Amino acid sequence: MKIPEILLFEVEHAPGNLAQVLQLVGNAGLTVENLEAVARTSTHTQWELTIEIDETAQHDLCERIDQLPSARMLGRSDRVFDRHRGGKIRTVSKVQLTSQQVLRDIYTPGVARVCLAIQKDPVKAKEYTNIPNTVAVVTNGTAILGLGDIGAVAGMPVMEGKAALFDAYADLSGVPILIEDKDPQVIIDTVAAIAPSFGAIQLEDISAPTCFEIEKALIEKLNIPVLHDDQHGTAVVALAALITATRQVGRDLKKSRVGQIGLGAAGIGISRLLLEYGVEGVIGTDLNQDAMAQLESLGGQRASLGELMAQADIVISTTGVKGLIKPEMVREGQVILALTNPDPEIEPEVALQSGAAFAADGKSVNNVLGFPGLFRGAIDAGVVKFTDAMLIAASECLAGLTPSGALTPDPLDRSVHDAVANAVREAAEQGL
Ligand SMILES: NC(=O)c1ccc[n+]([C@@H]2O[C@H](COP(=O)([O-])OP(=O)(O)OC[C@H]3O[C@@H](n4cnc5c(N)ncnc54)[C@H](O)[C@@H]3O)[C@@H](O)[C@H]2O)c1
Ligand SMILES: O=C(O)C[C@H](O)C(=O)O
Ligand SMILES: [Mg+2]
Repeated sequence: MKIPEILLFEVEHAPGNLAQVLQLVGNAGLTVENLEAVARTSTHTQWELTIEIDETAQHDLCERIDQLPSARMLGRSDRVFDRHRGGKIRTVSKVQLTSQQVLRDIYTPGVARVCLAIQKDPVKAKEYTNIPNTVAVVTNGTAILGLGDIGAVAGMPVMEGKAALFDAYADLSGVPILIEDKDPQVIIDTVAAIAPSFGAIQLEDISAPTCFEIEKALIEKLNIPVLHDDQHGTAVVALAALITATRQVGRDLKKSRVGQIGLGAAGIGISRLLLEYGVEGVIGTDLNQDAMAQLESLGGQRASLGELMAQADIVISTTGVKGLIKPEMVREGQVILALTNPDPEIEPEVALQSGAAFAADGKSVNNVLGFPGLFRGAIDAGVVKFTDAMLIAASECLAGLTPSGALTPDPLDRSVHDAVANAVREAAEQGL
């Protein structure tokens, strides 16, 4: 993984002084990602220089800059950590507290009348609170990205990230809920107890097999939509990418042989949706025999890693194991989705060089394209459950919006999320 490191230094005004610093960067074999003047005095300019370095690489650039007669280092930092300092989200008021009157209306005494109105008619909570637009992002930290069981608090940066995306792409308030417990019953009971605060529940980064039990129990127990993002959000985007890839190479997805490496939450979520969509040949492998039995119970078949790589037209990996797929394992013309984050089972460039027709990693085929619109659509439709038809509608919508040559649309394009939300709402309203 590359780290964006920011170097802050000042350079005396004189032609060539900044060039000397840039020469040092070049000599160190590093590339400049960004260079910005952040302050200027009569004698000096302060520069913020961003370089990309390998996670494990060392450099003595700062010492070298300091040794230049015309430059002085002022600081260095990691841009990613800078963006997380203080957290990424907060709750903000929609109301401007501009007078005593506003204070009395939105707080005591006015608020009491609204409380009593809701007590009398609980449906009014939908109208007079933000509950319908608030989504719990629940984790117990057992499968944080591909980092494994690192605990719920360590997973908070991911949960805050999901909440930031809910805000940006679906106008929903995501509230991280960290439960430091692996007992599925504790999670079920905790979420059920706090569910009245929310319009929907997103389960996140909870490992298999407990994620299946937790999701099933909460769907049965609650009258709001519950969705395990790693299963179904991922499945929606993976299916979209496969619809696109097979269309572009003129192959029939339903007749293709799909091989899945890793049958945990994401893997099983993907197999389930592919089989539901009508893909006939899903084969899968996992270190865990129970996971393979679960694939068989859905209608797939087990295979060894070697068999899978030899037979599959499409390979999807969700193992959490960086570099698991070796270049020599890739067959000519295969479509490879190596979805493990933060580092994939095979880098897409390497897979393409090894003969793959299409290759993508978990940054581009990512559930960010699915979950905001899925939740917005379900909430807007007022349904209490996600159906496969809603998931498939989201996949088809994403595939329809994908520009030619790409596997997925641009996640930064808000209109993509709005379109997914509409497609999901329509499918829900048709009772599909
Ligand atoms: N791109 C995305 O949008 C997206 C979404 C969800 C998950 N993921 C990634 O998928 C990975 C798995 O997440 P999860 O929630 O399914 O975790 P999980 O713990 O539920 O499942 C991982 C599965 O991989 C299996 N596995 C591990 N090593 C293996 C190997 N060498 N060969 C075969 N199987 C192996 C495990 O036995 C387990 O069944 C993570 O790295 C995560 O980042 C990506
Ligand atoms: O968080 C992501 O980037 C995608 C996914 O939910 C994951 O667990 O990897
Ligand atoms: Mg996740």
